[in-house]
Amino acid sequence: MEEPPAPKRRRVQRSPTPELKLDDVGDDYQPYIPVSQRRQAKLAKYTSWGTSTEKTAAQRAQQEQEQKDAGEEAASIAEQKRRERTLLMEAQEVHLKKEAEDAQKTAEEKEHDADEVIFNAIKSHKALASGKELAQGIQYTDSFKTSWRAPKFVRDRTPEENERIREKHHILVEGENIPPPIEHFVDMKIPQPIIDFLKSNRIVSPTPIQLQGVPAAFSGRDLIGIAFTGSGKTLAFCLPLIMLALEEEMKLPFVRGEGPVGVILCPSRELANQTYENVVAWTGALERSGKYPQLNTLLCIGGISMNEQSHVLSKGLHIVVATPGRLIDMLERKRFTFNNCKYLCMDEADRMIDLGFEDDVRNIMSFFSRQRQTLLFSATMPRKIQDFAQASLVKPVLVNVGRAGAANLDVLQVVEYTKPEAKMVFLLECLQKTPPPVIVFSDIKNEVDDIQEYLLLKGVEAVAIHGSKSQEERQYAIKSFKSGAKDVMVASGVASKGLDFNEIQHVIIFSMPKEIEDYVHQIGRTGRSGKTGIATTFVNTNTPEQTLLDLKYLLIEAKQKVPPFLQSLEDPRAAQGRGTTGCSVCGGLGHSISNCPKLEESQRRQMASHKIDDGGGGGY
Ligand SMILES: Nc1ncnc2c1ncn2[C@@H]1O[C@H](COP(=O)(O)OP(=O)(O)OP(=O)(O)O)[C@@H](O)[C@H]1O
Repeated sequence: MEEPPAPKRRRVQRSPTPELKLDDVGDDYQPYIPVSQRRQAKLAKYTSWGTSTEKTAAQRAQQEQEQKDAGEEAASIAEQKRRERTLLMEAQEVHLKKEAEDAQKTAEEKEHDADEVIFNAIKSHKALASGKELAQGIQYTDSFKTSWRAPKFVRDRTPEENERIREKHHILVEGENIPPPIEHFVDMKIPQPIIDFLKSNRIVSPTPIQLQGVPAAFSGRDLIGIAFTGSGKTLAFCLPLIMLALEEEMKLPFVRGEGPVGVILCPSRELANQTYENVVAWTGALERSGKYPQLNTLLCIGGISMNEQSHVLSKGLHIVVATPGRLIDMLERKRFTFNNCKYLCMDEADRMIDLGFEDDVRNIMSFFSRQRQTLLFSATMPRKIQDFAQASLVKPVLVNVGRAGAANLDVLQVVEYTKPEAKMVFLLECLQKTPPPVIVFSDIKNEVDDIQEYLLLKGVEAVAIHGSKSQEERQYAIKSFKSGAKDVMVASGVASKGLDFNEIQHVIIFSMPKEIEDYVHQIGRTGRSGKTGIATTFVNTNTPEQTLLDLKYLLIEAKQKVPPFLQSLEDPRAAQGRGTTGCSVCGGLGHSISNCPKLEESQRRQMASHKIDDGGGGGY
């Protein structure tokens, strides 16, 4: 017969306090007897023997003792209660006081408090240095040394004269011993073949960012360069590297396995490719002159086979233009090293060191074995990033042309209220405003495809580019648009930063991006290199009010027409009598840091991934 199953035992929740085990008790253990019981026992003992007088005296003494004990006990309870009350009350009082103070605070002060919290969080970011430098506390105190010197007549200028030149070109500078501005390429001691080549491309005199940025970079200074879209930043950071590479090569020619001298980091493959083409054109001009040696440049981006460039790697390498992901990969696989690399430039630097991308940059820095000259360039560089970057560089020079994040004044900005269902038809109408080429932007990939399809149906020669397209498709789109074979390029943000297309007449923003910086970059594809252009932007009730406010202030700042629906948009900060200074995280003028859309987005991105997407996503 089967035995009946043992009754199920219910699990007993054990008390977290350890039980006293018998083994723990020593031989001299005496059970605890409460004081009152002991006193009763004593009294019984006294009263069981002795005379009646003695008994009475003992009883009286006992009563007195009891009264005394009771009094003491009451006093002790009262004291304890008082202490408890005091602590509780103190806590309550502090809380109430804070509440009262908070109630008295103006909205501006509250906002300031919120800013403070965010700033402290940002400040806790590690400096922009390699892990080794951070771990060993290595800090460079002197700027990088170069042999370049400004011509004597420039060195002889007084600080006031230099300041007058800067004022004339609306250049603002910050930093110690700022090198003088130079208004002519020849006076910068640039090799003649490059000057001739620039001239053949209608680049005759330096733009403001170039006339101050190039001498600062030639002097070896770490640099933060901020200037509006299309103002020639690329030349400002490529020329110093070309000069450095040229000097090194002329001193002692590079052989296989040596180099690079410097690296230019870009946030998207397309931008890296464009910068690479510029560098190759400028170094090619040197070589073709027959007076200067060949300089080798490597394009190091995702989506292409590096074997195609094995011929570059088989020689000495001078310059690398890269996106972070592929660069890290190549360095990790030791295809080349940064042992002699002295120059690191980040284009669209605010994006590169923005929250979430910092780790990649720091990783890249860890491959440098010595001090480097670091340069950061962008059209948008919010104060937050500027401060962070400045703290990480060595005696940096900050060159600012116009407000960071301001729109290019050569762009006529038109904002149209367009219902979602009317956008496609209105787009066709807008395309009639100017002759091609035109770029149409939308941050929504499906929408990019839909617009292209619609335009093709209507007989418009359109190509499309976004992060989900293959590298070949992206390259084809850029190439055919650049060559003029296609009239319209429909693009997501991937084409908005840094890409320089010839003579874009018109940019149409089909869907207004949430972050105003993206808008500034998108409209900046036109109105480049001193030419004028038009940007038409569609907004409607789907556009967040905060974005509309940012847009409104940007239009006012650029002295553009503000349409009535934007005019009537009220700023809650202005209604409260508060200032409308820009957000230090994104530079938007229509909101403060505590409700910055970029901060939300950055935090979301940071949580989602720590790796820059150098794969299909196109960089950002
Ligand atoms: N000194 C100059 N004079 C005239 N044109 C110039 C000069 N320097 C550069 N350019 C031209 O201006 C255009 C824009 O230059 P570039 O792409 O470097 O702008 P950018 O400031 O980097 O813009 P973005 O912020 O959009 O990246 C290019 O076609 C370039 O050839």
